[in-house]
Formats: sequence, structure tokens, C-alpha cells
Amino acid sequence: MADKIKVALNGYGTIGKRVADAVMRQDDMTLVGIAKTKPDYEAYVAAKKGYAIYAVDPAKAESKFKAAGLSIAGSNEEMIKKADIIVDCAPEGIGEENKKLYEKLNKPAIFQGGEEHEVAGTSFNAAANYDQAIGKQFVRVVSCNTTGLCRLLYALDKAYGIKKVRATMMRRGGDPNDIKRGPINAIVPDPIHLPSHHGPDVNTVLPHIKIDTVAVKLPTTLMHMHYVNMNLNKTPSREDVIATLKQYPRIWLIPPWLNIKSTADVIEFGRELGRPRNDMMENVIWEESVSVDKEGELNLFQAIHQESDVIPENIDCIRAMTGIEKDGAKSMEKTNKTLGLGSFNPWKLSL
Ligand SMILES: NC(=O)C1=CN([C@@H]2O[C@H](COP(=O)(O)OP(=O)(O)OC[C@H]3O[C@@H](n4cnc5c(N)ncnc54)[C@H](OP(=O)(O)O)[C@@H]3O)[C@@H](O)[C@H]2O)C=CC1
Ligand SMILES: O=C(OP(=O)(O)O)[C@H](O)COP(=O)(O)O
Repeated sequence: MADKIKVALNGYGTIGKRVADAVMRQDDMTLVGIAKTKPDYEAYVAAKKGYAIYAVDPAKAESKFKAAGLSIAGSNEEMIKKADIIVDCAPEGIGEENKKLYEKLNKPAIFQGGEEHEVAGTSFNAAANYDQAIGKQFVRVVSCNTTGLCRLLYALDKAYGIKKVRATMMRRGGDPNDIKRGPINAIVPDPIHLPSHHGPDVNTVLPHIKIDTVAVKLPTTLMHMHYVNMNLNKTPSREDVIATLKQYPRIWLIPPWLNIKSTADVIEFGRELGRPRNDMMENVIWEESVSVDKEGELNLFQAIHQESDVIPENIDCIRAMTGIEKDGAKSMEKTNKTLGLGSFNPWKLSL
């Protein structure tokens, strides 16, 4: 096998720590290290896992890491120099700042969905446009909700052609550890001015899809929920649609007998399956919710685990940008296998 791709994680929070663990599971990648601004429990776990820790601003951070008993391997600039590719998982907007460093050091980098499309110039979803990332210096993996939409819309458009999509994103207020976020006791139209960013973001990956999106924020931390309505060019039966979606390992169709009634049950199912951090990286569609009328109008509910659905997409994006795998289907197959993702068959899931 060719040399392993050296990956650096600039930012090691909700997304960064999951990408780092996923990189460690790939036989064609190695982890150079992770970068943070400060020591905390996430840095402690990184150190326990044997990940090299680099400091974002060593002049400020070095003494803090030292006082915590955590040794740092150098600055994040030194980490970046050692890497073949950087996955930027810094907070929203900071990726754009960090781009200057990647340009200065002439390194390729992946940005996350908190950055604007223009920061990278190419936006990515593995099933939908793997080829467009091949050889690029900068690519953005679209946001968690947009990833969930792209997976679904790509599959249905390919099978039946989509005339028009209307989707409502019921967004979690914050991640489980995010104590400063809300709402606590409200439903917030976010944004009030339509559309939400998700429709235009879908179009950065699937430009020909006609789509309107709205979003509200809710007092929950576990998952997002989508209500998706669309008009198809063909009029498949609901059984056809279910069979089509079941071909995609990153889309799960949950049968009624599992008695999964809410996002809370989905996450509890992840715990029962022994998923690391109870991550549910697949779109979770309620089979019962799938309906198609005689005019080809389709409706369904899907739940999206915001903390983890973009992780396999980041791994595929690394392969595409570095060109170590030019066949998107092969990359996805490898990523799915290493991360334990597969078409939903409850009797084949490992515990
Ligand atoms: N959370 C989610 O649900 C999702 C987030 N995204 C996107 O992923 C990106 C990261 O979000 P998330 O993981 O939630 O963010 P977090 O706040 O959880 O983590 C951010 C990480 O970046 C580090 N950091 C802070 N400043 C810098 C810097 N200047 N350079 C490098 N690293 C820095 C932080 O270190 P320290 O803690 O030491 O300060 C922390 O490790 C955003 O673009 C977000 O929009 C996409 C999909 C879902
Ligand atoms: O990518 C996400 O959501 P999004 O697809 O609604 O932008 C993540 O859940 C981060 O959202 P946040 O901007 O509420 O932290």
C-alpha cells in the first residue's frame, strides 16, 4: 500500500474528536495530532488515547497545559507542517481565519459546515459529488442537516427525479455539553427570514434540486428532526421508495416493530448497540412515515444526529482530496466498514 495519509485535526471538539477517532480506524491514514486552545477533559482523553496535542496559541496556552500535567508537542502551525491534509474543526467562522495559515503553508484543508461555501469553493457530500473534491486544496463538508438532506435527496433524485422539495428542519438547540445554548422554554424560528441556509447549501452540492427550507430551534440536545415533503417526476409506491433508500448504508429505515418513537429512542438504540458516544451516523427514517400519493408527492420524517453524521463524509473527503481513492463508492465502502455502518438489517447489527 502507498504511504498512509498524514491527517491533522485543527480543533478537537464535538466534530474534531470524532473525526480523529475515525481517522485512527483507517488503514490508509495516520493521525499527526490534534490542536486545542486549552487543557480540559477533552484534551485529557486525547492524551490518554495517545494523540499528540498541539497548542493553537502556544504563547498563551503552554503554561496552562503544563500546569494541567499535559505535554504539548508544539504549535498547531508545527502540526500543520507535518500533515498531508488538515481537517479544520474549529468553531464556526474560525475556519475562515485558519485558511490563511493553510494558504501560507500550502496545505490542503477540509472545512466544516459552519463556514460559508465560498471559504472552500467546493462543498461535499460523498454520495452526491465525491468526484468534485478530487485533487482540490479546499473543500467544505456541508453541515449536519445539509448532509442528511443531501443523502436523502441524492438517492431519491437518482431513482425517480425530484421536481421540488419543501423541508422543515426541527433543530436541536445545542449539543449535550453546550450549556450556554437554548432555547430552554420556547420554539424559535431560526432564521425568521426564509429560507434557512439548508436549501441554498444543498444547492452547493446538488445545484439542480429545487428546494425551500425552513428551520426552528427546539429545547432538545439529542438530534435534529426533518419533515421532508417533495414532488417526484415518477410515482413509485411507498414500498419502492423504501427499497430504494435501503440500498444506501448511510440511510436507515426503522421498522415499526422496533418501537422507536422519538429521537430519545434513537439515541437509546445507539447506546444499546454499543455505538461509541451513542453516535448514530446514519439518517434515521421512520419507515411508517414514508408515504407517496398518486401524483408522486412523498412525505417522511428523518432524525439526524448532529454530532456524528458528518464524520464518514470527512473521511471520504480526505480520500477524495488527496486522491488516494478516486472511486467514491470504494471509499464509502471502506469508511462504512471501518466505522461499522451498513444497510439497516437488525439481525446483522453487531452488539
Ligand atoms: N456540533 C455540531 O452539531 C456540528 C458542528 N458542525 C460544524 O463543525 C465545526 C466545529 O464545530 P464543533 O465541533 O461543534 O465545535 P466545538 O466548539 O465543539 O469545538 C471547537 C474546537 O476548536 C478548537 N479551537 C478553538 N479555537 C481554535 C482555533 N483558532 N484554531 C483551531 N482550533 C480552535 C476548540 O479548542 P478549545 O476547546 O481548546 O478552545 C475546540 O476543540 C463548526 O464549523 C460547526 O458549525 C457541523 C456539523 C455538526
Ligand atoms: O451543522 C449543524 O446544524 P445546521 O445543519 O442546521 O447548520 C450543527 O448542528 C451545528 O449547528 P449550530 O450552528 O446550531 O451549532
